[in-house]
Amino acid sequence: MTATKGLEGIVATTSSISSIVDGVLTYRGYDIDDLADNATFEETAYLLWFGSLPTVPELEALRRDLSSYAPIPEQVLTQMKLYPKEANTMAALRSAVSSLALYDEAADDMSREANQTKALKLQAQIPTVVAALARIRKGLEPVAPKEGLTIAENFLYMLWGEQPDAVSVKALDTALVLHADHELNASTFAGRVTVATLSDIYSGVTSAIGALKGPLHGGANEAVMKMLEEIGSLDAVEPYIQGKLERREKIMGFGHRVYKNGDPRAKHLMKMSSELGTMKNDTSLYDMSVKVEELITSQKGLKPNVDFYSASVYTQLGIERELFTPIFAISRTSGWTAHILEQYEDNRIIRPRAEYTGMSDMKYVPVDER
Ligand SMILES: CC(=O)SCCNC(=O)CCNC(=O)[C@H](O)C(C)(C)COP(=O)(O)OP(=O)(O)OC[C@H]1O[C@@H](n2cnc3c(N)ncnc32)[C@H](O)[C@@H]1OP(=O)(O)O
Ligand SMILES: O=C([O-])CC(=O)C(=O)O
Repeated sequence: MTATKGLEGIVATTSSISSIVDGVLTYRGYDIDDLADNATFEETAYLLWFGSLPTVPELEALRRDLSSYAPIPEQVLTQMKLYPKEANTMAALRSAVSSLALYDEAADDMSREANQTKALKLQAQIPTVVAALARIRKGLEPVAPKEGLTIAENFLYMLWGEQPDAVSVKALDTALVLHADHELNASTFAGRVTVATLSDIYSGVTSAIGALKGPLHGGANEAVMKMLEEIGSLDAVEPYIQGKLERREKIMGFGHRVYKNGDPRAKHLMKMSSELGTMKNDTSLYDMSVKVEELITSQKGLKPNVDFYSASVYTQLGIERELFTPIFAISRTSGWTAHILEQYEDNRIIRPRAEYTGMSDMKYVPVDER
């Protein structure tokens, strides 16, 4: 038995949700470019869960359901207020999502219908949790979700405590579409592994949140912003990046396990970053990002991934860095839950093997003789 480090190139499951072939990403057969330009996040989530784009009545019913599920149990809100204010937001989100299961009587109901309802509930409640965590951290009271708003609109409304502007809502909605699913990425795999033991959907999403938190995965968007903050100005980009390369440090937001010629989502976020900068009469973050990209692409041959330009997009929307990965989680909940439902439909426990590299033929020696 020979191990393949990082399972690179290993095909671990079949799936009809999203695919990456020759650098082209599709959700249920629809090119991500088409969806990013035309679809809303709710349409995209419906597509991932049910396999086709919704009709008008189907979309209206989904929006009604998401709206009605958006409030979170008072007990979870109370717990969240007791979390340390300086706690990592993804760690807090992981705890809160785990707690949501305790207040759902159907948490262990494994019927298809109950699991689909829980998928919608998680999609509706995670934005409420993230917005509440953000406000609690700042010593502010959480704002309750408002009926009739889209996920993007409601999230910004709960975050800011006022009706968000149309430009911000549209930008966030497109970012949610772009992050919704991505084949067998690490967090989705973690979620599928968890539920393949026939554990519940909350456990699967909690596992996925834990995996997304890491800087080699979703946590990279926060790491990118930290790097841009450290660089500080356009003039400082070159010496900063050269220093990192000389020290053989990784540049966050670059490289990808599957895409070797560029991530198709990055160009959309790059364009949004440029447009937001122009609109706000301050393209400094965008200009710095472009300079970083030029240097890394020419010297390392690495292209930006989805996390690179999302950092400047969110910052220009006025969203704090600590919320970048939780926003990724808000979007990816649609993909995670679609994959979890798919796993339940045709389940087999996921249990690979390890190539043993430890000692052998050891004999027990009593403790006082060692
Ligand atoms: C939503 C997402 O999860 S997108 C990914 C987000 N993560 C990041 O942006 C973190 C930075 N990027 C990385 O760490 C990696 O590119 C990953 C984790 C995305 C992919 O990892 P792998 O598929 O294992 O790529 P691997 O590490 O084998 O990279 C191949 C080579 O490129 C180098 N490399 C890859 N990414 C980077 C980077 N961002 N900066 C510098 N060098 C890099 C590696 O060091 C390696 O070099 P070597 O062959 O000399 O050792
Ligand atoms: O697929 C991956 O390995 C990481 C990624 O880009 C994502 O999850 O969106």
